[in-house]
Amino acid sequence: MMDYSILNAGKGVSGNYSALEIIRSCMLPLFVWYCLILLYRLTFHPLSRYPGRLSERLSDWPIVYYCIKGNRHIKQLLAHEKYGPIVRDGPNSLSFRSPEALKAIYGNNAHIKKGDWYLTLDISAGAPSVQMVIDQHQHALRRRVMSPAFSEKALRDAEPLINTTARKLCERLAEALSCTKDEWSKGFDLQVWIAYYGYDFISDLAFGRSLELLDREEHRFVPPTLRSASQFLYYVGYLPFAALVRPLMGTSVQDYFPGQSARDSLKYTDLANSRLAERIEREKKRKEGGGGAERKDTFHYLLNSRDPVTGKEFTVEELQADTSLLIAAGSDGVTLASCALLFYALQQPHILRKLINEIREAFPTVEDIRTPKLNGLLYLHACIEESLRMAPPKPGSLPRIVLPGGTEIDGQHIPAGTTVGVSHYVIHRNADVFPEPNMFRPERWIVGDGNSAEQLAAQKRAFCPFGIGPMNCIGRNTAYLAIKLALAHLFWQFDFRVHGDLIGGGSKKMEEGRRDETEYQMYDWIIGFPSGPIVQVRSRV
Ligand code: HEM
Repeated sequence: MMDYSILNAGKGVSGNYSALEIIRSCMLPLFVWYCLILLYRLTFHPLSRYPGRLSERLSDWPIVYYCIKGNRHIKQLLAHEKYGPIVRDGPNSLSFRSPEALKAIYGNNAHIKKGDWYLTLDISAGAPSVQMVIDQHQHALRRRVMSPAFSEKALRDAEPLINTTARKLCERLAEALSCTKDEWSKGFDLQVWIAYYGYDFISDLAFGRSLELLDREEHRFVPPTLRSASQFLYYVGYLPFAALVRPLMGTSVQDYFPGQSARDSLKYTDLANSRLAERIEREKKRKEGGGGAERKDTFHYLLNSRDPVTGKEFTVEELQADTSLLIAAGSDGVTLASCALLFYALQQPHILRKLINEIREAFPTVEDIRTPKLNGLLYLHACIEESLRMAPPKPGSLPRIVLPGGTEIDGQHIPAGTTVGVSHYVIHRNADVFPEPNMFRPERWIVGDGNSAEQLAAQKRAFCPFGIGPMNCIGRNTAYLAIKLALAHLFWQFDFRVHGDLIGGGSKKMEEGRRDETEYQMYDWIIGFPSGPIVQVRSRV
């Protein structure tokens, strides 16, 4: 029989009332208080005049749900289509979609700071990564120390390393599929293989040794692990009680968070930290005279970076956080951009043919594939821009908070403390800027053919796959180089065709916003994770 003694314990203290009755009598005022908050959010709240879904105007929970499901970008697009240019997508949050708003929120003089959501990213690393630094001044200092690792010189040093990995991608693919000349291979998921390339090239740069996904099957747990870690970190940061959860993250308590994704997040950080420790050890040995020649990877630059003003270097914890960030930030974006391009080009054979011809004509032999010629391929560049427009690797909004005094966005005074953002996926589908936004048309990035220089300039103002302003992507040039090298090698070596149905697009059975079979589907877990296309290749050499 149940023991009610605990529940009745309060009786002695409060005379005639049991603990259950006390709890009940507290619940009622709490309930009334909560109802008043909801009423306030709909009536006297400063954002009450902005339209949006009722559930989002009332509560922060819908966004958590979207982040778990990976459809936040879809929900944001549908909301803008229904409610117009400014949407209230949380009790205290507004979403915008104009180029002017993009500049006002993320540009150099924006009167904003990063949202608290960032405090949860890379939390297990022992120090904040550059992306987690919220204070604008502190962020600028950190970025200054980091910038030599992303200079033109560093990029030139990185090119041979990335090029080697891009060649290896083709070699391993040919081996795994037993590719022969003039015969089509069996079907395979291109996304899986390009992800191996993405992780290998970026870990090679960050740790001086690749994670060897192209070489060894036993390391191939990394992409799904990071995917699930990313999913976890995305929604945890938006929990209304995130501030209470944060101190527990990165500790063994995380093992008890529900779902595999919390454990995966820890597993990934451990792996990154152990690779980094190896790299530091090797660097130490090299300096003591026992190692080989100096290797000019990103880590080399990070380790030797000093702030030009203060002389500050990175601490080991900061290096851990930043290298961990590099792997996550660099690999999946490159994978997504490359796969989206293939997905769209395979649906329009004239685009595929033009791209392949450009690459094969530019590079008579495989050894010729390198910059500066690679950067001169206009059609390849236009296809990449269009792929980044249609499938921006960070599709949802990056949250920013308006600073004291408020700010002006899209002609509206937005009060201090409001969370504001522009979803890359939504602005890239703004038909006022990009006519026929759902069409993959690389030509829109080339002046001529009915496309004026003014139009191109207007598009560029709304184009933001790497973010804009002082907190944008520091690895942008590395990303373009890695995408170009991968595609140039793949198209130089192989012919491509779709295997069976075009996998990776929407379907009539999916939720609203995902029913277009010709649109490459992403799951927004900080980075958009896709699957497919399933293709066949034929070696031409
Ligand atoms: C197509 C590929 C990529 C895309 C679309 C992309 C996009 C972005 C975006 C939108 C941000 C800003 C995030 C925010 O404010 O929350 C960012 C930050 C960052 N990205 Fe990338 N990225 C890509 C590849 C890379 C690569 C290859 C690297 C490294 C080599 C890299 C390193 C970083 C770093 C370190 C940050 C943080 C910068 C800071 O906070 O100051 N990214 N990226």
